[in-house]
Amino acid sequence: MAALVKGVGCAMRPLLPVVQTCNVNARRWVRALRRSPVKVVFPSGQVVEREPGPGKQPRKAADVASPQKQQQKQPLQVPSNPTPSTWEESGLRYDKAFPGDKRLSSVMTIVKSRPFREKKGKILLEGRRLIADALKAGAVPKTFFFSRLEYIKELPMDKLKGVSLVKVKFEDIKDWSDLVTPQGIMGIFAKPDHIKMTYPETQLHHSLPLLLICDNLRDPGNLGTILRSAAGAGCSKVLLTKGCVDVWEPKVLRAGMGAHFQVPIINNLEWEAIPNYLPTDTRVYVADNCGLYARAQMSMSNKGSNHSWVCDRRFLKFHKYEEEEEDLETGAKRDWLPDLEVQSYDLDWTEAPAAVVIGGETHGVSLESLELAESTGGKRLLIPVVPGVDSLNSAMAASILLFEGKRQLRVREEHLSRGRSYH
Ligand SMILES: C[S@@+](CC[C@H](N)C(=O)[O-])C[C@H]1O[C@@H](n2cnc3c(N)ncnc32)[C@H](O)[C@@H]1O
Repeated sequence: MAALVKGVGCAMRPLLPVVQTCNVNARRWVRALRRSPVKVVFPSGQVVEREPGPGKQPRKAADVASPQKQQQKQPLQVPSNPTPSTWEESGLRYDKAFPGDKRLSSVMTIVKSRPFREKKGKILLEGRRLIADALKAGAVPKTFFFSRLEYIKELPMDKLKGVSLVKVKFEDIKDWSDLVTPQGIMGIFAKPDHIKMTYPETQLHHSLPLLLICDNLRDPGNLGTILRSAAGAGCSKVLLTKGCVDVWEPKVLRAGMGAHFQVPIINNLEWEAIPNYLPTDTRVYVADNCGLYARAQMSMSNKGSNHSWVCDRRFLKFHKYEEEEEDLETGAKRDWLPDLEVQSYDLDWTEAPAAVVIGGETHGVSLESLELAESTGGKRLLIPVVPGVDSLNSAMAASILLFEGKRQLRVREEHLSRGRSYH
């Protein structure tokens, strides 16, 4: 049935704006019109006829739009056959961006969004050093945008085969850059897979039985700083729980200063999957400021010189849930909060492979981390601070603990080698 409609609702100028701005009834009208063969008479007297379609129809507004509008909607004029330039010695070809070329801006817009990175499996790396490190580790480049050919010439030639090379103006790179001093080169890479990566020999040589688990870390600067410390301390692996900021986010990359290609990082893990990534016999230790209510107890057995620490359960953040939960039969309060011993960070905790959990900036450590620590025989690690000082920044706490772990392992190694030389 053909419908003849005269000036529906908001004057029915182009169909799409009507859908966006009219009231619900008018929108229903428009949807109905889209489903039936329709002839629309506009107040101007113009008549538009079209065939019915399945639900949403491609917009017919161009039929009625002014010639100026039509011109604005024209797709970007890309030269039909841009002549690629050749870098003589290598035979590699590259394109020069033409005026109005949107290749850089369109790639940048999408590559800077986490959903895109996850969907397309592509990431953006910026700067000569980071790109060189990534290539060395086996990351796969797809496109390079560069402002000077020399920057491309610095890269290993064998890694450039099949990579699309686009020379752009330095100003364009600067506009999209995340660096304080843009370096004139950006690369789109396939999202690296830690299993296929080759980490530097020196890093592997100094790798320790020490892992880091980041629990819901949201701040990109903190995560990058933590990764840099983890690489510096010689961590063998970094695990990130779901809920952490994306490890390939440009700000994390910037703060990480290359750590992404020095230490294996496994992203986006559910807590149940974490044990699969830990070496056997790993003990999980949770870095915990104990809600600021850790109390030192003097140990009489050691002439009062030794402190041991206890968390006052009343002040632990999960305690309120514990209070609420009663056993239906006995009416007694359920004691389900893992009763983890607290240990000062400078006492030995590296006798077995150790994994340290660092909590997020806002909520601190999760219940799951405490449960994993309890099941593996781990403890809470406390860095005592002066009363009245709030918790430490997560990146600071992580660095202190990782380098303390490294110190403990070195001291143990020295003891062992001294013991071996006596025999
Ligand atoms: C900024 S704090 C979290 C603050 C959060 N509002 C809380 O009270 O748990 C971030 C993380 O750093 C670590 N951290 C901070 N201060 C610490 C301390 N004094 N001892 C051990 N770990 C600490 C913990 O893992 C903590 O979850």
